[in-house]
Amino acid sequence: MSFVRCFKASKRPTSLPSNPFFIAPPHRPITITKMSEQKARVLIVGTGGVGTMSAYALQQGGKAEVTAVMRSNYEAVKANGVSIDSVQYGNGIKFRPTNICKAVPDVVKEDLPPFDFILVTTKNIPDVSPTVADIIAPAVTPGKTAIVLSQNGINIEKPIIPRFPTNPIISSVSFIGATTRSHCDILHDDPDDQKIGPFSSPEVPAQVAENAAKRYIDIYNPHGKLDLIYDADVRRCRWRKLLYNASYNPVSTILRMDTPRMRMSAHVIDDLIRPIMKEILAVARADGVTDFPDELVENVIRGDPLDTAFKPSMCQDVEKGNLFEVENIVGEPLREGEAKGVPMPTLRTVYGILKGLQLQVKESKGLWEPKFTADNPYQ
Ligand SMILES: CC(C)(CO)[C@@H](O)C(=O)[O-]
Repeated sequence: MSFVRCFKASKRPTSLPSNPFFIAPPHRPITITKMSEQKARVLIVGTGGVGTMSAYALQQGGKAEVTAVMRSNYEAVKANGVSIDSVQYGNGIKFRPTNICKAVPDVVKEDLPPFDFILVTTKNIPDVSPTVADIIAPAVTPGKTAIVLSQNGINIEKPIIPRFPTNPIISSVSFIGATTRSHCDILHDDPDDQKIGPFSSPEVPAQVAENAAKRYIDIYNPHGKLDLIYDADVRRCRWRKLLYNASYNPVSTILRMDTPRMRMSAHVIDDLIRPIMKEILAVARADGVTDFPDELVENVIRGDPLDTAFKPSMCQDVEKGNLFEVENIVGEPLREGEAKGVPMPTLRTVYGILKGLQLQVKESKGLWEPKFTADNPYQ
């Protein structure tokens, strides 16, 4: 991976090119089929922009039988499918996953064949239950199902490994730009670009995990047209992406600013973005990543194109009134750094502000009642 490569390849203009390899997806019956021939059975949990585009790619590739969990939009997708405007596949696509269901299927109770893969693209919000592990548990067959975590941040695998000790756990670090524009309407405006590799899990032989990661790449990208790369150094890959996510995501969330506007203010870059990136670089180095050069920070600062109003996912979430991913993007790197003796004053400040913002969202959703806990010293 080149360090000078822009973090985001480009934000495409809204007039999208026609797609040279688009094939209209078949509209099949909406049922959970119990048998598939040689196709890998893939369950997708989380059908926002990223999950929908993954479902589309997997189904198009012809090597996967896709089941998508659709909660709020089940009826609408069943009736009309999802509309997609895609920088890679073309505009005006109507898409239905092969199988859709309203809840994560229970493979034992429903007597379903095991899933080969569960792709998780939900927001990772371990500070609110149910957690990712709780959500996917009914669909996981021990020793069989590989769990693909396509989520930002570090240590996302930590709660998953002990819960599913015999299942391969795979990391997908995704750079796709895909958002839900409105109900059942997806804008895919930056190409599908993923780095995929196995998390190390003590009870899963390394070769089994590696094979699972490589098979996932094969079924997702059988024709080699997407930029899916096997990268065994998952930790390094995740620190690399965190340079951007731990800095631009929280600062844009606090300021409600897009990345070009943040760069137009030298204060925002000099006092917030660059100090956080340098703190993350220092933790990554303390964590054993030795080959990130100092210039990487300046490259990541300038990586986004300037002709957009792009706001990172965390800011988009908070603007929709949704819970956002504080812990794995900010809390975990902060704890890792402080435990290793790396000073992280800027990230610590930003973490405090985000925790307050998250509490506001929790209160608005009835998930937090404003009262003192017994251990609170400020009563
Ligand atoms: C930066 C990004 C768009 C890359 O896909 C995503 O990680 C985000 O917004 O958090």
